[in-house]
Amino acid sequence: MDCESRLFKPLVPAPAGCECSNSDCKVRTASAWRKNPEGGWLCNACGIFFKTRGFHRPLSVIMMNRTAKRRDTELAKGNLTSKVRRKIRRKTKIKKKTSVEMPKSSPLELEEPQTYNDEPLPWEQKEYLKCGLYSIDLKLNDHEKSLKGKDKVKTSELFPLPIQYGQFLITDQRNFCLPWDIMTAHKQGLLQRGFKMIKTNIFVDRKRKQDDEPIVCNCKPCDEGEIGCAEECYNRVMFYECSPKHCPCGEQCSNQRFQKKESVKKVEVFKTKNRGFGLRTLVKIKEDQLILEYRGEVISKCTARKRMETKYLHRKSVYFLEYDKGEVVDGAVCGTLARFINHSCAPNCHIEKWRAPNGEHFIGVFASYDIKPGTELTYDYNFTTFGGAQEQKCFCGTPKCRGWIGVKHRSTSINAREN
Ligand SMILES: C[S@@+](CC[C@H](N)C(=O)[O-])C[C@H]1O[C@@H](n2cnc3c(N)ncnc32)[C@H](O)[C@@H]1O
Repeated sequence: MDCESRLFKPLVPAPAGCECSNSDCKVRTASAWRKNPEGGWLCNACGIFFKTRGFHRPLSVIMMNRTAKRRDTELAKGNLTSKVRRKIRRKTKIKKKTSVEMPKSSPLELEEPQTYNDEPLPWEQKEYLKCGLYSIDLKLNDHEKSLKGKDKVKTSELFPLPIQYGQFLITDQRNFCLPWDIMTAHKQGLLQRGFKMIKTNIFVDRKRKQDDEPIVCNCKPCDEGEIGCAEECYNRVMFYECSPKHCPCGEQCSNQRFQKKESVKKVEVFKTKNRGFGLRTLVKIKEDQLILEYRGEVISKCTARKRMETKYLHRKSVYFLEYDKGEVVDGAVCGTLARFINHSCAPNCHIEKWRAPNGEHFIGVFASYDIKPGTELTYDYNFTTFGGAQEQKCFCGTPKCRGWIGVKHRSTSINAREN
């Protein structure tokens, strides 16, 4: 039976031409006719009502049903405007809330008088979930908990977990394990409070220089496969990096190591016995190879002194490196892994300062000779560290150890450099 034929089910007259024996209804046609216990005829609606409740369908319910039926018919025919539809919906909502009147006197004598109230009938009652979809706990009320034997609520009646793996995840117990990337960063000492890796220097007290007049080398454009700007490049000899825009060797220029970030990638931070963290190489490094750029905040010596007297006052480690006249790079808060390189009186690395095409500088850690994998990288701080730091005892452990690192030997080393 399709939907429409169900809605407009043909009405049939009452048997023997009588009417519905419910005095409030008295319809003469209905979709079906039912017998009451006394042998009279009830229309389909009154018959069902009487059978389920034990008393006759009261007038209020009859009127409500008729209005609803008329509305359904009109809706099905599409005769109602949306405004009227809304009005009907609002009215029926209000009506539904009102309780059904009890008949003052039942025409039938019932064996057990029944009371009728607003309580929904068993088939009208809603069933609620007893546990959440993701929960394995069955939530029972006191009555359900007290049930025993056959009546006991079965946990197998619960909804299955949304994903099969869910049960395993909830019940399985494993040791806690940090994700690989966090663990690596932790091992490298990068999770230290307040340290951040940066790709270029940060200029705190002034603006970064922009496009200073480029210094172009005298190299000639080379053939394909050849290396441009090698040993004899004027810029290379002067510790100037070539400008990618202006170098005659173009793409083949080999004098742009800082700009092309040609540093050693496989280095590792490790904990030393008595010098805090240190840095070691995991691969072989060739003599004169750029290992890492030393980056950080470029600050004036005045700012550096202030920081030493305030926020670094109780810090054991100092991360200052001379940048230019009157300026230092501070690698304490941000920088590269180069800030973990310790001092040695017999180092395997040294610091070189190269001029960038925009007029700024690149400070780099270079290999002084071939370095084997697994070796700790070190350079001599006295050559370039800023003198605001306090003298510290040296634990480099080499036969050439001078005993101290920091300001004490700074003047002598600068003199040595100038000579
Ligand atoms: C640029 S940091 C080097 C990394 C530092 N070890 C760390 O744990 O972060 C410089 C500091 O390391 C320590 N240090 C470096 N070389 C040292 C050495 N040879 N002897 C003693 N302490 C050293 C000093 O405390 C120094 O101020």
